[in-house]
Amino acid sequence: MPTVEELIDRARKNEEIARRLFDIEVQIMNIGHCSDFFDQLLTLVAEKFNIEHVWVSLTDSPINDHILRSICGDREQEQSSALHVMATMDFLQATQSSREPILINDGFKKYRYLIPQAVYPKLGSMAILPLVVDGKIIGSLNLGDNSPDRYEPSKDSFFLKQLAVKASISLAGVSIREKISFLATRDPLTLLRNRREMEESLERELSRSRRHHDPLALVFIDCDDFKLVNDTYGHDCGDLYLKYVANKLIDMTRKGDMVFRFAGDEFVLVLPNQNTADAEMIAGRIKDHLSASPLMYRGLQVSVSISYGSISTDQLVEPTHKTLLKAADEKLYQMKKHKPPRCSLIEAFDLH
Ligand SMILES: Nc1nc2c(ncn2[C@@H]2O[C@H](COP(=O)(O)OP(=O)(O)OP(=O)(O)O)[C@@H](O)[C@H]2O)c(=O)[nH]1
Repeated sequence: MPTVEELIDRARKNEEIARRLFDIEVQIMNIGHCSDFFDQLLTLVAEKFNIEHVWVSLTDSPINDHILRSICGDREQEQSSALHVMATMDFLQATQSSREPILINDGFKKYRYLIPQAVYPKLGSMAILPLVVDGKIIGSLNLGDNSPDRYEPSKDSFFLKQLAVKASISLAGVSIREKISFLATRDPLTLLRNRREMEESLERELSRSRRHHDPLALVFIDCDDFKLVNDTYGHDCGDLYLKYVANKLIDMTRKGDMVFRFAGDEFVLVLPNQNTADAEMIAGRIKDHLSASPLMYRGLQVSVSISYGSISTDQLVEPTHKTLLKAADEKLYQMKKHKPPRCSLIEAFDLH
C-alpha cells in the first residue's frame, strides 16, 4: 500500500508530465508545415523528457505523399535518422496495426525496419507511439533509451498514449493547412508550382541575387508540336506527356533549382547562381535526354521534343521578372523558328 507521501509525490510527478505535454501541444498545434512540425516535435520531446533517441517512422503509403513532399520538396526523400520512411506492410506487420503504444526492451529484430541503423545497436528499450491521421495509421513517433528499464513493457503507458494522441491531432491540423496551401500553389496535373508561385519565387530570387551579386538564370521551355500529341494519341496521352516532361525537369535539375508549369505545354526553370552559359548547358542536356527518351504510351513510343530559351541576370541592365521572362521567351522563339516543321506525329516520329 503506498503511503500518503508517496501518493502526493506521484500526483505531483503526473502533474509535471501533464504540464510538459501541454507545453509541447501548445508549441506544435499552429505550425504551418509538416517539416517544421516534425523538427519541433522531435526537439521538444527530446528536451522536455530528456530522451536519448527520438525519431519518426512514416509508412510509404500514398496518404503520406504530401507529408513527404513537404519534408523533402519535389525531390526524392533522403533517409535521415530523425525521419525514417519504411514500407507500409513492414510497419503494419511489425506493429500489428496497434493503435496503442508498444513498449519493448527485447526482440528488437521484429521492429528492425522501424529503427534507424545508427540507433539500432544502442537501443535498450523503446516505445512506439502510433500516429493516426484521419483514422489511418501513418507511422509512429518513437522514443528510445539505451537502458532496458525506461520502456519496460509492464510500465504504465497512459502518458505515452496522451503524447501519441496530441502529436496525431496536431499533425492532422498541420497536414490539412499545408494541403490547402499546396493546392493553391500547384498545378493540379503535374504538381509543379504554378505561374503565380513562379512570379513570387522569381521576385524573391531576384532580390537575393542583387543582394549577393550572384547571377540568376531563367530557362523558358515549350514542348514542340504538343498539339499533335493530343490530336494523334488523345488528351490522356497529352496529360501523361506533360507529367513525363515535368518529372524529367525535376530529376535533371539540382536541389536549389526551381521548376514551374507556366501554362499549357510551357515550363520555366529558375536556376540560382547560374549564368546563361550554365543555363544553356543544363537546358541542352535536358533537351538531348528527352529526345533520346520517348514516352511509352500503350506500347507506342511517343517521341518527346522541347525548345528553350535561356537568359541570366548578368545579360540584362536592370533585370526584373518580366524582362527575364521576355528575354528568355524571345530566345525560345528563335529556337522554335529554326526547328523543322512537322505536320503529323506519325510521319514525324516514323511510327509506321
Ligand atoms: N493534354 C493536355 N493538353 C493541353 C493542356 N494544356 C494545354 N494543352 C494543349 O496544348 C496545346 C498547345 O498547342 P500550341 O500552343 O499550338 O503548341 P504546339 O503544338 O506545341 O506548337 P509549337 O509550340 O509551335 O511547337 C493546345 O492544343 C492545348 O489545348 C493539358 O493540361 N493537357
